[in-house]
Amino acid sequence: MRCAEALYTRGNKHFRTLEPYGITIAGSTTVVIRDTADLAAMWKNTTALSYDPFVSRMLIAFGISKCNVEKVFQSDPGSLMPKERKDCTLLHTENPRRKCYMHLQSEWFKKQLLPGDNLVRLQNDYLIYLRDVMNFDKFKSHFITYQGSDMDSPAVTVLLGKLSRCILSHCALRAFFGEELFQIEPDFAQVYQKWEDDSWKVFYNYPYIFAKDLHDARLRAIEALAQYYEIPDHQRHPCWLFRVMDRELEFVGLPRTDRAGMVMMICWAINNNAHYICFWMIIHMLCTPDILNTVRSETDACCTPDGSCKIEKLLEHCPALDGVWNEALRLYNASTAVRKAVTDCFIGNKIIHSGDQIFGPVRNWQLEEGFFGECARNFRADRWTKNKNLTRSKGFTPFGGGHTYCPGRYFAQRETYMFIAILLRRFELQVTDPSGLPILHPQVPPVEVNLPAPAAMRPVHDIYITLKRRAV
Ligand code: HEM
Repeated sequence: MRCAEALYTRGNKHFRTLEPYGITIAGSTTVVIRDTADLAAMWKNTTALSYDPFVSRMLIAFGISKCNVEKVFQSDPGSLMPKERKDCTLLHTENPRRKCYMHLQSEWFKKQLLPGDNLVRLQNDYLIYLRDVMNFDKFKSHFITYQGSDMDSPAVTVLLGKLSRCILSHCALRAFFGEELFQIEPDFAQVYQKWEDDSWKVFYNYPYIFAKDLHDARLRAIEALAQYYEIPDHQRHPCWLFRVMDRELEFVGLPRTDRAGMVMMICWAINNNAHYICFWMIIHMLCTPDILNTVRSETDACCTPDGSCKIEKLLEHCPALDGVWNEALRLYNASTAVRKAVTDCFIGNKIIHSGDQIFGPVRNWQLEEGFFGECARNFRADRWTKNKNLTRSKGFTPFGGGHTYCPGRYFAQRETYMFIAILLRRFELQVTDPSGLPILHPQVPPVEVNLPAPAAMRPVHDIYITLKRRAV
């Protein structure tokens, strides 16, 4: 069962039409969707098909007690509070439809992450941290494997995946929380990453004895977050969302570690995917110099003499970069749209019974020639420049859809583009061995299909690259 990809491939071969099919394991049925029209129907039916049971399971995996999970799904939570508290909480003052905490939180995601002032603040903060950290003297020793000794032409050899992950999380976590989180737990990013490495176990509810590292890292990260929220308000600098979440969860009645667990779950969404997508984008460029050169000339034109870059220009004037981004999102994404039937309903002609789970694995359509043209399983960034309408294809759903459509997609694109622009501007990159010896015909590593991925997929192994300061 761990290799869902193999299961879907077998199912797809066995059932030759695009009708949904069911798999029954230990008495519970999972219906697998293959047709994008059925996917759209699933997203649309928000009354019979619910996302909440999946979220509840995740919350329990983050250590939130069952009774507190019930509290965050309690509708109209403001009505249970005394008047003096009611008047201070968004759960009452800005909740005309009397939603439960969790559903209101989804609206706050959008307020923080969709284009607007809150997103601009976040991306500008991210860029400040990025400009500072993209220097040899700021690179952390744990991802450097070799340091050249030539003072005139300094060089470092690093693991590409580790570099992308460390830089992105360094900047994103600081943009979302401010520096204060790292004063409490200087290794917060590494502790989180240790948890993330094993986070696929979360889907199977591994108990402590079988996933000690996972649970220990979770408890340590949550304790750091709980301590962070104990710093007086004016001395810490969370983004708008994280300030509101902690305050409103306190109104709902959640204790400090459960509030911190809820925030950690969002840290997962923030961090887990973009660094893998950066890895795939960069390694494909390094293995195809033509693409690298085209992208670099686009991104260089968006960089400024003071070592920064213009975000809006990157988003609007870099078609080759867009192609690499879209192609990586398409090929290296194993996200699954999930819902659970709370009443009987239909998808197409198929009856879905209350209690059934519905799974829509995006690789069922993102690798289809019918949507993406020939060689749909191969990386061809130019398919996006040749067909400008491809991003609107029904088969392209890397960020999900419906009411759970990823609100972080704008931030993800911005952080990736800024990272790649500054990396290419400041450094010459080459695939090498661990001691910096060039590899003449580097190959893109295979993608890991044997571990479940919440969205972006990891490579089977990392790649060494050597960075030299670029003369510009
Ligand atoms: C390349 C990077 C990313 C990919 C591929 C990705 C993909 C996804 C997918 C597939 C979903 C589930 C949608 C569904 O079930 O319908 C999702 C949800 C979500 N994502 Fe992302 N995501 C990325 C980056 C981010 C970032 C950077 C953030 C935050 C800054 C973020 C925040 C969220 C949140 C909060 C949700 C839950 C939405 C809800 O339940 O209302 N994501 N993402």
